[in-house]
Amino acid sequence: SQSAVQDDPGDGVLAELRGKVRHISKFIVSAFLRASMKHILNDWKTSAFANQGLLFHRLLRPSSCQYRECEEYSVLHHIQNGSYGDVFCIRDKSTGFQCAAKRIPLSHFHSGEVSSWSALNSPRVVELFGVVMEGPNVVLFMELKQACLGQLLRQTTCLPEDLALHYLHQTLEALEHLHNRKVLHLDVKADNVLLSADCRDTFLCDFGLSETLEGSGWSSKAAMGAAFPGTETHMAPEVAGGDRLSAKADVWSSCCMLLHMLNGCQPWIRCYSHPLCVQIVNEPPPLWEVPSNCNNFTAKVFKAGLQKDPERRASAKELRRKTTKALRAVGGLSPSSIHTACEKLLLC
Ligand SMILES: Oc1ccc(F)cc1Nc1nc(-c2ccncc2)cs1
Repeated sequence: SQSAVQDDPGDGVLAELRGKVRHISKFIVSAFLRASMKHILNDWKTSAFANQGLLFHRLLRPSSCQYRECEEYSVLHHIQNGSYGDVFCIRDKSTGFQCAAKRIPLSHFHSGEVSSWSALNSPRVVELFGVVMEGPNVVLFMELKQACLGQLLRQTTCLPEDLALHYLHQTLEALEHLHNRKVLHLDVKADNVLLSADCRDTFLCDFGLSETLEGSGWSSKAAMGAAFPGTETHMAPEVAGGDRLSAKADVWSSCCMLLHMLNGCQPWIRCYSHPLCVQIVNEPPPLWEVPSNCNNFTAKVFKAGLQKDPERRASAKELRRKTTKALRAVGGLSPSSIHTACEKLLLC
């Protein structure tokens, strides 16, 4: 068992075995979740006050098949609002283990959040620890991170170009992982990019609006235009216009996040008022928002990622390669940029 492997200080063989066991068990859980999520949800809808669920972190300990607030876990503090639900820091009462939890009213929960997320296994995507039905809510548990990029941007005016490109590069790695598995995030923004304690690594989270692509590469659902619940300032023209969605929608949003990091404010709002979707559909791409002093290779990233026609827009993989060149052109990530970020977040 994993604990036996862990007790033994272990040579390479045991450590490798543990990694393989973990990978296989994640695959099994993911397959089980995808196959059974709809059945579990239907069952939950009929038994609204059951406390069914799945926990797959060994430090989240149910007692007599129950995992409830105030009983098996306690809420420590509110973190922020996620998509469709508030996010809290919680502590397991029997192990003391802390993680993040998002409570979603069943009426707002869609199984795509769990089935998309459970299919992922990337160091750039935050890990899902479980999903539990609690009264009229669904509670999702995930690893706790020290802060999120949105918080950093609220604490400072804007980010240095090298740090902004570094965070974009890691976000594009996460999007490549998702898109290779036919998963669209559809809410890429600074509030959904979490940071490690040293501010060097990022983790994509919040799959509340995610969708899984059909074989054609297009989403089965057309975007709902202004009714689409994503973040309007980061909405791709095809999303704002209610057209078919593809992975390229996430690429547009990632460039809006780069504008947010470099300008310290979200795109469009300095020139237009809500609803922005009309402007996003009819106006040229917001290249006028690109800082005039940014590197020429960074300008190339924006030009490739903010193409209004999704067919002409770069893929996550192509944009990541352009971002690598831009990062190199600005001299790479400087340690002082990381340190300043940590100071702003009081993490060091
Ligand atoms: O979709 C979820 C499912 C389960 C969760 F526990 C959280 C989220 N969503 C978010 N979590 C955060 C966050 C988490 C931890 N630290 C800082 C921010 C920001 S949005």
